[in-house]
Amino acid sequence: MVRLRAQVARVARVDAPVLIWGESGSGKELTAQSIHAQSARAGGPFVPINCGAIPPNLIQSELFGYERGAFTGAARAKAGLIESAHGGTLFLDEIGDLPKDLQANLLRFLQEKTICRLGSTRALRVDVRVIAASHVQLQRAVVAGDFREDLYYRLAVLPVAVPALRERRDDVVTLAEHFFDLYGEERAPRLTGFSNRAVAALLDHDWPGNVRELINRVRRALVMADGRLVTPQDLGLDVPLVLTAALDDIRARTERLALRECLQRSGQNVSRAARDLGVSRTTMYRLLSKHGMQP
Ligand SMILES: Nc1ncnc2c1ncn2[C@@H]1O[C@H](COP(=O)(O)OP(=O)(O)OP(=O)(O)O)[C@@H](O)[C@H]1O
Repeated sequence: MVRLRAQVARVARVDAPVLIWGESGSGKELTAQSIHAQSARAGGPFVPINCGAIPPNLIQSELFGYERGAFTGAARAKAGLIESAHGGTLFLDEIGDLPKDLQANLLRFLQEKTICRLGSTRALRVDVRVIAASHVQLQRAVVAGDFREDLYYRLAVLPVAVPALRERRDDVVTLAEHFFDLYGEERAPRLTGFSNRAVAALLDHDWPGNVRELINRVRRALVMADGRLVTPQDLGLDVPLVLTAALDDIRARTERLALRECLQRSGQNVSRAARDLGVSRTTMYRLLSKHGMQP
């Protein structure tokens, strides 16, 4: 994730197309938003389109817009999503789902920077930065003949990969605590945090749905929990078989050590120690009280 953030900062400085690859729910759209927000286009619109969610017969008019009378029912002219992203960033999610005829139209747009609304021959100049994303390896779709090779190379000027959550297990608990705080108002009144067994279950799970799955499980736990601590059952997760008291002991000992060291280094300043440990102040106080420690 540190490498990803550095990549985001770097690609934000230029205007070339970006291709983001990552599993479903891993944070592709968030990555695209960060690139936009750090770019010179930040003041312009960020227009996301899920190419897999728009019916194939509508996608042409949605993307490119249409003139009045272009087809039955087109009572008024309408700008397409590409036009509405003028001056900003167009985010094409699930680009692999784009039908082949539209792949050709998109390629033309990327080459010429102009579009023609349906029912019009007038070329409109549109200034848009394109970021595309896919949860499948597009190169394979190219080999299979489902995705145009020329479009692939146009889009993949700056490739960015978002790692799956199971490839960065160290982040799971931090993210879980973040969402615990973020959705705090949905929390059962007596709930204060995650049990050791819940933490072990979070670390043990493979997260096929990535961060989105984590959000859903934490929110479910916030509502379902009826004790003071979230249990694996509240998260809908199995208690890992390998869960031993020894592991809990090691974790507790490591936490105490880290807390003590960071407090010492920060001259007993809780905010600074929390920052050094990469946790919120709330989490810091919760950890201190869990271990019966005082700054
Ligand atoms: N590092 C993170 N910190 C906080 N929230 C995150 C992080 N990564 C992802 N999320 C959240 O997880 C959810 C899923 O992220 P996002 O929509 O960006 O994933 P995606 O890869 O685009 O998903 P899909 O493939 O289904 O379109 C969003 O609510 C997003 O805000």
